[in-house]
Amino acid sequence: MSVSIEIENISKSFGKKQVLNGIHLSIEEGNLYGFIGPSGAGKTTLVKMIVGMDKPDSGSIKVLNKQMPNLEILKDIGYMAQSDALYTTLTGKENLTFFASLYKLNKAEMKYRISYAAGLVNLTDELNKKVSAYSGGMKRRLSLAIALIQNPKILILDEPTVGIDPELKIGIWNELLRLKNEEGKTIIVTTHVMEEAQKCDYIAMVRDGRILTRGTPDELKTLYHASTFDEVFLHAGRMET
Ligand SMILES: Nc1ncnc2c1ncn2[C@@H]1O[C@H](COP(=O)(O)OP(=O)(O)OP(=O)(O)O)[C@@H](O)[C@H]1O
Repeated sequence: MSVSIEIENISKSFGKKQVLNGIHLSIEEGNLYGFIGPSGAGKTTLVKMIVGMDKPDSGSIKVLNKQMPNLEILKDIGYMAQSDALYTTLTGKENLTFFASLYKLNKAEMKYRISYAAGLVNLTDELNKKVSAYSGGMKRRLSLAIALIQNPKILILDEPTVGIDPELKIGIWNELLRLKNEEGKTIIVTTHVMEEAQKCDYIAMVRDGRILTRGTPDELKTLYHASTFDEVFLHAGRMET
């Protein structure tokens, strides 16, 4: 299997605050990787750099063998940010159509992708409403649909299920697993939800801008003699300090 994302020794500071500190990580194609860690650990900063929205101070990031940031690769990455970047005066459908149009899909593909993405997040019946009338959860769902619109090879989802009801959360996770298993997508998810961590192939636990530990969910539990990821996190943190 080939490497989809290669992160080598990246560091980043904002002013005097060092937010990422020597991160190394290699993510193979077709894997689902979870970034877990407390608020402020650096997860969003890390994913923004993988997407190419920000640059590290040092180190390098390659996505599909191309040095980031790289505009060409953007069509291959579906990114769902933590805060929704939507056109609130437009309808849900108009938002989806706008983002689909950035990727030069033909008319039939565009129609199919909009209907697939809206169906996945259960927004089909709300597509003609203006986004300003959407609830917070509906806006999250629309953001997720937009991340999927161009059928990208890589999905990078920053807390995708926050504010989404439990039933739909299960549906979204089932679809993420299907996209990985059947379509070979590479997926990165940041999450605070430990049940979601268990569904990942690999987990990287992030704290203070560093990766405390990484491995498959079961490997980590065995290594740290833990029955939950909270315990893994605590034990890994104690062993570090
Ligand atoms: N543009 C910026 N300017 C200054 N500081 C920033 C900037 N972006 C992030 N930070 C700081 O970097 C640190 C890491 O933030 P980041 O959003 O990456 O954490 P996180 O792990 O994603 O947290 P959360 O789980 O709450 O989203 C925080 O202390 C944050 O205040």
